[in-house]
Amino acid sequence: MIPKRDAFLLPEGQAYLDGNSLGPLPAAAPARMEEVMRSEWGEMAVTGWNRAGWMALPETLGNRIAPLIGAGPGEVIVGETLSIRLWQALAAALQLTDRKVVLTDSGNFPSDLYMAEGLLQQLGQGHELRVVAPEEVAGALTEEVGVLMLTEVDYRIGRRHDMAALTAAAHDTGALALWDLAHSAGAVDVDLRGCGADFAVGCTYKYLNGGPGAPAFLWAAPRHHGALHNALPGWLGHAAPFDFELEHRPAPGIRGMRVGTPSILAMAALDAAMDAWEGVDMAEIRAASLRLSERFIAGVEAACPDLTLASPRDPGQRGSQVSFRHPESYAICQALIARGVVGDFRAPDLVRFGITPLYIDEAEIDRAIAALAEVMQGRLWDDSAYATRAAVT
Ligand SMILES: Cc1ncc(COP(=O)(O)O)c(C=O)c1O
Ligand SMILES: Nc1c(O)cccc1C(=O)C[C@H](N)C(=O)O
Repeated sequence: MIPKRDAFLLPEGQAYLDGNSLGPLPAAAPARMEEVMRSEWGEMAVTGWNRAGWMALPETLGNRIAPLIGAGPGEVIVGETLSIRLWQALAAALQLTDRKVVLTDSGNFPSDLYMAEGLLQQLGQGHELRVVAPEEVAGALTEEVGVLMLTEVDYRIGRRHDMAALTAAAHDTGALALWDLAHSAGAVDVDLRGCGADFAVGCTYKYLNGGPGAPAFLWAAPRHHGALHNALPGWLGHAAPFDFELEHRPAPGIRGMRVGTPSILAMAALDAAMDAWEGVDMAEIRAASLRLSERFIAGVEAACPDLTLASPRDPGQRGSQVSFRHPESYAICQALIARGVVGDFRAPDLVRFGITPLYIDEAEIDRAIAALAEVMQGRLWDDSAYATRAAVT
């Protein structure tokens, strides 16, 4: 096991297999938050912007995330939400092409489609968002496509696109490649530079464990830094925000993609979360994730013939989650939670499990298999207490 389990305060008595939705609490976070609140906000108040280095946090945190996604220093900026970052990255990419088609797939997270559609409408220049089946992406890369916009790992079934091959195929037809790494950062061995990608965005509340609503990140390939277009040019993306000029003059490089005031308390929690990633090799995480996932799939399939594997069977085509299908998935998920095994449900019929080797090992995997076997073999989902859907699933 990767010896980082002690870096987390895991929910008592649970096998937590939902880090693909919300990572657990890093052990260092409460004290860090307390310190930032009392010693920085409390003692320094407004002078904290200078004395505590608050204003630089979007860059310093970006530099901490960079090695986990194959990016270099000065290439990643943290802040805002993922939906906002996607809007910015897509707008920046569209500024670099005259083509009007944005190609994406139907496995993408809906917010990405909504944001892209909203941006294209706003531009009012006859753009089109073209949505194809995930298997059809490569074949749909025609010369009309200006930007290929994909989420690398599908949030429902964990299907993983081949980022290197699709980026190369996009470039071959003259398109740019924008990747959403929400289910990749901290989950799989992403190599943005090696793939030659153009833009990437991601969230930090899943595998990076930054906390609920933790800020997002945006990466742009250094070759685009000279001409980065910020469609949301707030004052902190200005070259000299405290000159309060009336015209926006972008800050150089990735700093020019900043928008507004960074959320310092959220960033303090994320900074504590990033401590747990110190010295971690993503290749090791990936190897452990595949080992645990294979064990889980084999165990569940042997014990629960009524569950159908929804994730790709080929480990190379899977991210770091495993999903199964069953018409009663919601109730199954609730019955599991009642037994201390936390996964989640995605409509209409999926039960999902995040495999996060930073803090889970074989013991949790085996416990989850045993709990699923108990629920499935005993038809425990039939208990009406498990049937009512909560607002947030
Ligand atoms: C792939 C993907 N993109 C975008 C989002 C939306 O992110 P946010 O709510 O942080 O804007 C999510 C998750 O919520 C996601 O999984
Ligand atoms: N972002 C979320 C939220 O604010 C509440 C509940 C769940 C989420 C999620 O992260 C959903 C997630 N993107 C998914 O993979 O389904």
